[in-house]
This record gives sequence, structure tokens and C-alpha cells, in this order.
Amino acid sequence: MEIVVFGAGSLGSLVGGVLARAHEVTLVGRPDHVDALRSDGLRVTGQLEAHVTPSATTDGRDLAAELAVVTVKAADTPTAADALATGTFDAALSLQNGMGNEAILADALESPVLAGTATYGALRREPGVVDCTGLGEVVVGPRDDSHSPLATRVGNAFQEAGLETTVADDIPRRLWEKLAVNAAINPVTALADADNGAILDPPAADVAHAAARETARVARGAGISLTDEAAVGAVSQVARDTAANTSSMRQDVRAGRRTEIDAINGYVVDRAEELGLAVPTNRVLASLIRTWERSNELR
Ligand SMILES: NC(=O)C1=CN([C@@H]2O[C@H](COP(=O)(O)OP(=O)(O)OC[C@H]3O[C@@H](n4cnc5c(N)ncnc54)[C@H](OP(=O)(O)O)[C@@H]3O)[C@@H](O)[C@H]2O)C=CC1
Ligand SMILES: CC(C)(CO)C(=O)C(=O)O
Repeated sequence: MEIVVFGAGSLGSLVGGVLARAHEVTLVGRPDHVDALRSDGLRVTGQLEAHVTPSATTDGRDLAAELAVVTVKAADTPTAADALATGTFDAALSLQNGMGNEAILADALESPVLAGTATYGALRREPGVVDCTGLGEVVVGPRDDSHSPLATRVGNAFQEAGLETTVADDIPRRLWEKLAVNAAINPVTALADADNGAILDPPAADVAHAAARETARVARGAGISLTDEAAVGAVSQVARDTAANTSSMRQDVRAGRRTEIDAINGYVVDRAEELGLAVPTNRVLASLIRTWERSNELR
């Protein structure tokens, strides 16, 4: 399959690098990484290993492929969507965290947009090198509760390259479950400057589980069948599977970059307000991360 991966940072380089074992991949990224990819190829290290030579470009406009996989941070989705809209694709797939990315892509693109989640841990260590810090799973499916042959084709292509992939017909519930995982793990590990494994024990577990339970309550208010137990269970499972991982929000804080707080805990707070539900833990976590962003002039 011809695949463009838009956003060759941590997750995009990992997914693109593994996909390049079986497919024709083009990575869209920043100049230092793209230069390294062009001269020495891409090294995937850690829990998955590969040395591959995908195409690489800094210009995401006017590209053509069967599939565009979007792996930029949530705040960059509108720019990615505008660039991808100048190209030709049979389908696009977001593997981003947070809510709202697929809707932005669907508004901009003519091709069908699939939704997805990824629980692999990824860390781009230096230009040309990405570390797989935790084995996980990719889930892909249509944005509504339906079955899609397109999603099956994409899932088969991912599986063929060696990415553990599930094709789902209940994506809305899975997106909310992943939202609960990220609302629990990302801000807590970022604020505590701790690995994901810290979420397995109190006191971090108490805060994280409260955030996950609140997210499940909001999901149920929005008509999604997600129990508190399923949400907390998913948080514990991901924390165990990615115990040594630096969450993407902790990576952002460490690098002095704006985080995805608006699309994660901020989204939970906004939906809770619409539904008249109280989500004090998500509110505090969002406020603290936003305060950090403000004091670093990132918002
Ligand atoms: N890292 C992880 O382990 C996981 C991450 N995720 C999710 O995946 C998504 C990506 O996260 P992550 O990989 O950590 O983020 P990164 O910031 O490492 O990667 C995004 C990359 O895209 C680049 N980029 C943004 N816009 C453009 C553009 N217009 N042209 C070229 N390059 C561009 C960024 O460059 P620059 O920084 O210069 O803007 C950056 O290098 C997020 O939604 C995250 O929550 C999900 C599961 C695991
Ligand atoms: C699955 C998890 C928590 C892995 O770290 C992630 O999605 C992230 O870091 O954003």
C-alpha cells in the first residue's frame, strides 16, 4: 500500500517506520529529521526494531497515496488537513489522541476519514531515530458504529507490516475509552514528571482513576456505553503495558511545547458543562497544565 504519514515525530516515525517494512511510505516531517531520513534512513529501536528507508519530505502538499495517516499534535490538525486537501488519497486515518481531529479532517478532505487509536509508546530520540518504548495496539475503524471494508483493508495492511491492529465497529466507544486513558495518564505523568508506570500506584493512581471515572460519566451522558470499571481498567492496562514510557504530554512539557490538554481534559470539561455534569479532577488537571502553558507563553 502507498501510505503518507503526516507528522513524523514520535508516533508518526514509529508507525511509519514499521509500515515501511511492508509498504511504500512517505514521511512528512521537519527538516532535521527529513535530512537524516534521506541520508541514513530511519532506525526503529527498543521494543520494535527496524532499519528502513522511507521517502521523506517537509512539504505535505500535493501528495498522492492510498492512505494518509495523520500523527501531528491536535493543535496542528487544521494545518495538516489544509495540506492534505491539496493531495489525492483514497482514505485518511487519524491516530491522534484527543477528540475532534477526525471532524477537522473530514471537513477538509474529500476522501473518507477513518478514526483510530494507538497505545504503542514512541519517543523520537534524535533525527533519524525513534524508540518504541512500549508495545501496544492500533485500533482502526469508521467514525460511526459501522463496519467498513476500507478499515479492514487498512487494518490488514498494518497487520502485514507487524503492527498489532484491531479493526473495530464500535469506534465512538473506543475513542471515549482512549480519551479516559489519556485524561488519566497524560496530565498526571506530565505534572508529576513520572513514567506511565507511576499511575499503577497511589497517590497518582487515585488522581488518574478519578479523571477516568469522570470521563466515563461524561461519555455515558453523551450516549456512549462506557462503565467506570472499563475506563479505570483501560488506564491500568495501558499504564502496565507502557510502564517505562514517557507520555506524549510529559514529552511536550519537558520540551517546552504546547500540550494537547484542550483536546483531552479540556474536551471532557467542555462536554461535561454541556451535560451539566461535575468533573472536578479533569478541571484541576486542565487548569494546572494550562497555567504551565501560560507561564511559558505557549498560549
Ligand atoms: N508519542 C506517543 O507515545 C503517542 C502519541 N500519541 C498521539 O499521537 C500524536 C502525535 O504525538 P507525538 O508523535 O508524540 O508528537 P510529536 O510532536 O513527536 O510529533 C508530531 C510531529 O509532527 C510535526 N509536524 C507538525 N506539523 C507539521 C507540518 N505541517 N509539516 C511537517 N511536520 C509537522 C511536528 O513538528 P514540530 O514539533 O516542529 O511542530 C512533530 O515533529 C498526538 O496526538 C499524541 O497524543 C498517541 C499514542 C502514543
Ligand atoms: C498510550 C499513551 C498513554 C502512551 O504513553 C499515549 O497515548 C500518550 O502518551 O499520549
